Parts: sequence; C-alpha cells; structure tokens
Amino acid sequence: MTPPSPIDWASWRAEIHATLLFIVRDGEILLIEKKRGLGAGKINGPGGKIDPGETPLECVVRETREELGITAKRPRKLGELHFAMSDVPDILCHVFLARDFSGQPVETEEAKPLWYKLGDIPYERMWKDDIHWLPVLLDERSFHGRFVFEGEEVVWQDMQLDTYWDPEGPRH
Ligand SMILES: CNc1ncnc2c1ncn2[C@@H]1O[C@H](COP(=O)(O)OP(=O)(O)OP(=O)(O)O)[C@@H](O)[C@H]1O
Repeated sequence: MTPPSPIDWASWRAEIHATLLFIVRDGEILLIEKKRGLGAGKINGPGGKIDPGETPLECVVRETREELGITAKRPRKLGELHFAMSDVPDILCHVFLARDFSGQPVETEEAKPLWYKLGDIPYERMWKDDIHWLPVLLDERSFHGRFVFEGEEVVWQDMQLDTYWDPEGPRH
C-alpha cells in the first residue's frame, strides 16, 4: 500500500525547471562530480536550470557544453522527475539519454567528468532518488517519478513506468 502523499500533486507547481543528461557509450556512462550549486559534491549527470525561452532539449545541450565542453548527439527525453523539497525550491526535471557526443569531456569550474562501467554506478554518492529511475532510463524505458524530500532523505515516492510514447521507438 502506498502511504498518502504529504504533497497535493494536483496543485503542485515547480519553481525550478531543470534538465539532466546521461551519455552512455561503449558500456560506460558519463557522469559528473558537481563542484558547486545544488548537490555540490554529489555525482549526477550534467544539466541545470532551463533559461527563459529555452526548450528542455536546448537547455540540456547547452548545460552539457558548459559543464563538460562536449556536444551531446541526439539526446532523447525519457523521463520527468518532480521533486518536492523541504529546504530548497521544488524542481521539475526533464531527463535525457544520449548515445554519442562530439568533443572530449574536460573538467570545468562546475563539473569534473567521470566515466563509470554500467555495472558500477556509484549510487551511494548520488541523490537518493537516482537509484529508482536511472536503471529504468538505461533500459530505454520512459518514466515519471515523484519524490518528496526532507533534507537529503526521500520520505515519499511514486514511479510510473512507460509513460511516454517515444516517436523514435525503442532502440533495440
Ligand atoms: C532532489 N533530487 C535530485 N535528484 C537528482 N537530480 C537532481 C535532484 N535535485 C536536483 N537535481 C539536478 O541537479 C541539477 C542542479 O540543479 P539546479 O537547480 O539547476 O542547481 P544549480 O545550482 O546547478 O543551477 P545552474 O547550474 O545555475 O543551472 C539539475 O540538473 C537538477 O535536475
């Protein structure tokens, strides 16, 4: 049984709209150690806040360039995450997967690039929600996750799978 949500999701609106990208190539995933801002010190994908007038896709390509100096090729949105936070503004995050990029990842003031084998993802150094949806993304399935945080802890969650129709169809 799912406990009742502490949030009224029907009227919930995020103050921040953001993006995340996971690039997977040759059995490895490109992650970053975030050096500043929300989640500094944690491992995540590149991404950040959507600028006014920007689409989520434009944002994720721009943020990946700014943070790692590479250009993601054909990112596909597979997920949406809604975070109700206790001590920072609430976030709606669009999550993308890409299989290729151009350029060489470099460390910047915002991020340090880190490659991990797909079987070796450091979930213990990531946000606590990630383990619930990153394996779904890596399976190329779509998802909609909602998480209520108290500080760094998840106190309520819901994950819906296969929630989007992907116009490009499954890749395998
Ligand atoms: C709560 N559980 C969470 N789980 C997984 N990922 C989370 C997250 N909470 C935030 N994120 C992501 O972290 C990035 C930085 O967030 P964001 O608000 O943009 O902060 P940041 O200070 O870096 O902003 P800018 O660099 O100025 O865009 C952004 O991609 C956002 O989607």
